[in-house]
Amino acid sequence: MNAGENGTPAIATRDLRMRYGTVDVLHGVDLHVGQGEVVALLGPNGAGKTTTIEILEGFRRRSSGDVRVLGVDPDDGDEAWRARLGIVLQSWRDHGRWRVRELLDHLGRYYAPYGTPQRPRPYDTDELLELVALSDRADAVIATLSGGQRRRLDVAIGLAGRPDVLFLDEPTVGFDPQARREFHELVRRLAGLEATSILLTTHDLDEAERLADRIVILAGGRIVADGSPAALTEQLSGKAEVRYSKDGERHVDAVEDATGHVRELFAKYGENIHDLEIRRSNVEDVYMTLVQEFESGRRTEAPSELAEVAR
Ligand SMILES: Nc1ncnc2c1ncn2[C@@H]1O[C@H](COP(=O)(O)OP(=O)(O)OP(=O)(O)O)[C@@H](O)[C@H]1O
Repeated sequence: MNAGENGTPAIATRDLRMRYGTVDVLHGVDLHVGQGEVVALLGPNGAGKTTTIEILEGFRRRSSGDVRVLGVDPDDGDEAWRARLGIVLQSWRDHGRWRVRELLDHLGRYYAPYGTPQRPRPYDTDELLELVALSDRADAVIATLSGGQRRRLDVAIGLAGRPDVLFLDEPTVGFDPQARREFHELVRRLAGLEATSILLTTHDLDEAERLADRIVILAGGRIVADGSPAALTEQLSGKAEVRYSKDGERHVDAVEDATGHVRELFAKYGENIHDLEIRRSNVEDVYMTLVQEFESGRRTEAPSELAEVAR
């Protein structure tokens, strides 16, 4: 069965739990990635992002819950299933003496038996090199590539089998701004061109906003927010902080309508208002607050406005 082509979600987990020894790391994660969707998994260090991805890739056995990737339980995934996944790890430093084209040709051969008329495998090496902008480095020895080129090769390696699902673990760490922008374009192109479903982890909120159709925030072993960047931004950055001094005292008011509030302040206190500042909280501020609250145990459930976004 070619699950990705008949409406089955690329990734679906229900009540996914993971316990290392006596420590619960995932407390019931319901994650859904549709075909051709780009989803960014965000969360602080130790939130369980890599654990989740490793379970989905079939590298780690979960403690409990239901998991399907391309309709298959990763614990039972065979070679044919594995050939439909692309994996880009945090850093891969092998094969330094190989040449770029040589390595991609070599890895591609593994996928050949798993091609279908709709999805020929492997990717044609020249096309792949062009896609990741490495055509002019095709004959270079891998050890001589720059950091950004090396990372693009990592992505090409993940794509060699023309995967239905691509996992990217912190793909742009160490990129300069230009390389980062090019990489974002590449990911968007892939999702559009090849209907590849992409699950990526990142610590960079800006990157998640730019790249993802949906952002999923993991904290305290649970999904605490799940929605499109636009929906999250709208829900999370509604309030503004109005800061001012009055009679020598500093005030900070969190309000929805900053302009109206300032108008009222001046109407009431006139020239007694000094040092006025208005600051609209952005997604990053709210993300930080949310994560800190979960980590300190002050909050155990997603706030209602985020639960709504998740729907
Ligand atoms: N093999 C293991 N044995 C015991 N504990 C583990 C193991 N692997 C991970 N952990 C713990 O599980 C928790 C989640 O780790 P994980 O690597 O999944 O988080 P992460 O969100 O990917 O973090 P980072 O952003 O730092 O990569 C951490 O507390 C980590 O110490």
